[in-house]
Order: sequence, then C-alpha cells, then structure tokens
Amino acid sequence: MALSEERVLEALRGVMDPELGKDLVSLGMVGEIRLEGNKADLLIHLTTPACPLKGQIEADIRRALSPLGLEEVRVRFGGGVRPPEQYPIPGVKHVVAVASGKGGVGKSTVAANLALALSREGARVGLLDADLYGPSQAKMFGLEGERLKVDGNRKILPLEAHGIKVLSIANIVPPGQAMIWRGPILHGTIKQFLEDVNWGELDYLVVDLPPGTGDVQLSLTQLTRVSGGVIVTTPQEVALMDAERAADMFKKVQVPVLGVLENMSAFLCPHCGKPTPIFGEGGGRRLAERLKTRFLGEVPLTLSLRESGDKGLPIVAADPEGLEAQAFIRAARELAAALSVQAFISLPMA
Ligand SMILES: Nc1ncnc2c1ncn2[C@@H]1O[C@H](COP(=O)(O)OP(=O)(O)OP(=O)(O)O)[C@@H](O)[C@H]1O
Repeated sequence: MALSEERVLEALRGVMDPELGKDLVSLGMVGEIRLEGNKADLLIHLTTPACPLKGQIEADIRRALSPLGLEEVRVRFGGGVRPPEQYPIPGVKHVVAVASGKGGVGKSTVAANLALALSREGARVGLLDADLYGPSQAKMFGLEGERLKVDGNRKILPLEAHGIKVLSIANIVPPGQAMIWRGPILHGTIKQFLEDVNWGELDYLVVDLPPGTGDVQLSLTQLTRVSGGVIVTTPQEVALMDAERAADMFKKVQVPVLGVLENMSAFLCPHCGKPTPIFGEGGGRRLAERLKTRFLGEVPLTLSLRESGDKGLPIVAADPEGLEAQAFIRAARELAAALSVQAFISLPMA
C-alpha cells in the first residue's frame, strides 16, 4: 500500500496518551501530518507544555510508525489546544492556585519551587503572591525592595527572577499595610493583579493564596477561571483536617483539586541523612486518597530548604539536582499531567 497521510493517521490510532488512556487521534491531538517523499513531519498538540510524558509519547509514535518504513520521522509538539480567546487572563493559559488549610505548612515555599520546577520542564511561568496578609515571594526570590514599573499601556510589569515573573504585594505597599484590609479592598487588589498586569505569554500562573478559606480565595475564583488547585499539607493530623477544608472550598467554587503535596514529610538529618518523621507519616497520601485526587509527592524537612528560602534563592534554582529539588520536579510533572487531563475534560478541542 502506498504511503499516505491516512496511513500515518491510521497508525497513530494505535498510540495511546498514557494519562488519558485514549489514542492520540480520537483525542484530537494530531495537529498536522506532512509527508515529503519518505519523510514524515508530525505536529502533536499537548494540553500542557510541561507534559512529563512527551518523551514516552514520541517513542510510542516512532514505534507505531516503524512498520511504514519511513526514512525519517520528525515529531513537533504544540503547546496546547486551548484557543487564546478562552484564556483566563490575556496571554495566560492556566491559573493554578496553591492553598493550605493551616499557616506555616510551607505553602509559599512549595508555590515558589513548583513554579521553578515547571519552568525547568520548559514552561513559561508567573508567580502571583496573593498571600496579602503575609507575602513572602519577594523575599523568597530575592526581590525585596525592588520597585515595579509600568508599560506603555499603564499595565504593571511583574519583576523577574530565575526565569519566573513574580508579582508580590510586598513590592506595592509597605509591609504590614495589607494586614488591615477587608473584603472590598482585597477584592479590588486581586482584580488589579489579574487585569492591570502585563504578564506577557504564560503557560502557568501559579497563585500563592493566603492560608485558610477567606476572601482572597473567593475573589480569585470569582474574577478568573482557575484551572485547578494544589493543596499543601504536612502529615500532621491537625494540618490534614484544615487541608480538607481548603479542598472543600475549592469544591464549592467548582475548582478541581489537582493534587495534594505533603511538605515537611520527614526531617532529614544534615549530618547522617537519617529521616525522622516529626509530623507523622503518610498523611498527605491518605488525604489525596480521601479527596480522590493525585498525590503529588513528599518534600522532606531539611536545613537547606529553610536556608534557601531565607537567602532569597529557592532550592530548585539553588540546587536543582538535590533531593529536595528533585521532589519538586516530580511534583511539577504530576501537576502538569493532572492539568493536561483536566484540560481535556473541561475544554472543547481546538
Ligand atoms: N520542607 C521544608 N524544610 C525546611 N523548612 C521549610 C520547608 N518548607 C517550608 N520551610 C520553612 O518554613 C517556614 C514557613 O514556610 P512558608 O512561608 O513557605 O509557609 P506558608 O505555609 O506559606 O506560611 P504562611 O501561612 O505564613 O503563608 C519558612 O521559613 C520556610 O523556609
């Protein structure tokens, strides 16, 4: 049988998306097939650019096409199937909210390092510090005291550090001022963060929410479409109970919970490396099971993680090969996969 685009398409029906459990053709992921003589050029649409399964999908495509005897197969990946008019914020494909029930569980540390890990996976990432009462991202990224600028259209330009666009209330008002703000001012501030900022082109805008289930969370979900939420918890029972409340809040406002990340899983001794489960064991995984969502993994409690936060150099940027950074990178891959599934469930195909 002569080689044709139809034959290539037929062969691609045998390639499954490992996350979605359906073949690439029925999922509408095959964007283009070009044949030139005995060479094929394919465009495959991914729902999320940091798709952790890119490599596997490409290998499966090559395997499926090998019986056709092509001399060369070129696989290009497209960044996503969501048409621009459906973006939640102009230029921004996904808004991902990072929440915790309880304060001090490391939500801001996780938001910063997840943003960096997604960026290392090839995505364009912004980080909005919406923890108005206790902003920490300016400090975390070494941007304390930096002044924001506006562009020609009078839109605020976020600051940039380690390849991440960062906007924190700490760069707008003096420390402590936002502490006394109430509902309408909070709402107005979040609105401004979403509408009056030139984020440029982003695959993910990671939002660091205040702990708990208050006005900021409601404003964010009222003002934009949040693709999903990440729940950060420690394995401790009290933290888990509050984390469940944060998950309930997402459910009420119809934001899917993409996964649970357990922080401070076990203390790793900086001298001998011995793990000590100070806050208990397995709580995050159990919570993910109860919520029927993904477990994004465990991040240990380590001295270097605490020090890196204080130094203004998050661990994924400071020591990307270290075990803490690797835990964040695994979590970011899981998160990207969860978003990709979510995008297919909730969006019409382009
Ligand atoms: N896995 C970890 N290992 C060591 N220290 C950590 C870890 N996670 C967070 N920390 C430290 O714990 C402190 C609190 O973390 P962080 O500010 O991220 O928490 P949070 O939940 O965002 O707090 P808040 O409720 O105040 O917003 C910081 O000093 C941070 O460096």
